[in-house]
Amino acid sequence: MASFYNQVPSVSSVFFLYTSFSAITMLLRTILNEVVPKGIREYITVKLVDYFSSYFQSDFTFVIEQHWGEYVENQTFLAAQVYLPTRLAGLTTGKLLVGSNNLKNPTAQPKLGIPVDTKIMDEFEGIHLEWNLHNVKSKGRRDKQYFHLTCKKEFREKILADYFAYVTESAEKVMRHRENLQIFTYNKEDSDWESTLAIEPDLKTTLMNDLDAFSKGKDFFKSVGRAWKRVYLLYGPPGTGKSSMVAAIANQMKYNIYDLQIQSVKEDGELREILTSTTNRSILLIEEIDCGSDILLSGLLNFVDGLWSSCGEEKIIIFTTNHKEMLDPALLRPGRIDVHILMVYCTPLVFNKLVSLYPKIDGHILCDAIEKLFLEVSITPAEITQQLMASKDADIALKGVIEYLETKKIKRKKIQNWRLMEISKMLGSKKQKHNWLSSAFSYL
Ligand SMILES: Nc1ncnc2c1ncn2[C@@H]1O[C@H](COP(=O)(O)OP(=O)(O)OP(=O)(O)O)[C@@H](O)[C@H]1O
Repeated sequence: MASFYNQVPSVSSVFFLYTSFSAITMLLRTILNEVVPKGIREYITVKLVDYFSSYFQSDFTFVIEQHWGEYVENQTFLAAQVYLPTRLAGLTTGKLLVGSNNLKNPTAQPKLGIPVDTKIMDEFEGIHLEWNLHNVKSKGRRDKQYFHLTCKKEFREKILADYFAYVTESAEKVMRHRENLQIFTYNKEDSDWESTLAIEPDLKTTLMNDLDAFSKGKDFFKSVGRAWKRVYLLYGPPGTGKSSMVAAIANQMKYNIYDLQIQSVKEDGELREILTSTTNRSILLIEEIDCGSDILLSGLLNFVDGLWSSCGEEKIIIFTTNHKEMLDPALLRPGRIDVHILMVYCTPLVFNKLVSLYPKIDGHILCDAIEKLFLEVSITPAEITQQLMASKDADIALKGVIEYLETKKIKRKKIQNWRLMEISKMLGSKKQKHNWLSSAFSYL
């Protein structure tokens, strides 16, 4: 018993030990502060804190701030903003931001956004993930936002390597979809195409009858076992009114227009996805069809021929081109396009209609002179419209048209002369010309 008490240190020796330890610690801290630079000290501290906290924690959190550095937008943040509203099933708070900045088309699908402090659960290859959007108030400046993405620590590498790329790709897909397919709603106020479009009366009657028969043709299409669709090709030089014609058809039929930018569609699967999202009683407009890639064209044609019939009714497709001669023959194959419409340069009848639309007059003394000039110079309705809209005064506007046509005539004459000179230069001297002509004839 006595030996046990002998082994227990006395209070004074414990106190001595404590004060010595404290003194050594303080000495070491002072030496450390004096000898080791501040930057290195902070680095060591952060590493130690990181090490111990990660040792005890099982979760890992990625912080995705709105900006990368001071001003550069963080693309990962933007991708998450677009991607997360597509994960509606993972929304835990039952709230979503909805909005639109599309003044031209108020009935278009609104864009979706994630409200602040909303938790969204996601899953990637069996890994559970949790997203959270946070907001930091900033005095005098716009608030800063950042996402927290949390996963189990052991999946950190996998998320870094694959998940972020997946989020970015998914967001790009959504964005491409938004940009490739613009939707225009028909204008209820302006449903009369008389007030906007000038075309030859015969063409107008034929087209109106065709559209009328189509809209009443549900039973007919069913009885012959064909999809209730009509395909038009509008072709002709730029400015002859192809787009204006599409708008007029949409107004007449009360259909929405899906304007597909086929040049920016990257692959067949994406094209199908876009095409199947169009609604009934709509026009699918594909402008400059000669500029799309062959692969997409064949995807489009397959869709028009087959899938179209199983995904909706009463649809019109309109292709436009300035160069019909450059179209893929597959598109022109019989049975693919129902109606081919050539949009031509201004004719006297179209001109009279334009005059009644813009200066809003019924005939004018200058009209005869203008119509005669049409025999010598080709001019598009777009060019005429531009001149007519230059003044509200009919005299001034029509004189402007004459001047424009005269200038065009002179330019055309100059070009013709220049071409003739080039040809005669090519033919060379009289003797050479003789040789050239005789060899050409002997070849024939
Ligand atoms: N037939 C027309 N009737 C009334 N306005 C027309 C007509 N054709 C052209 N215009 C006027 O010219 C403008 C341009 O015409 P539009 O875009 O319809 O021609 P386009 O043939 O589609 O040209 P592009 O091939 O360059 O797309 C129209 O906004 C309209 O103001």
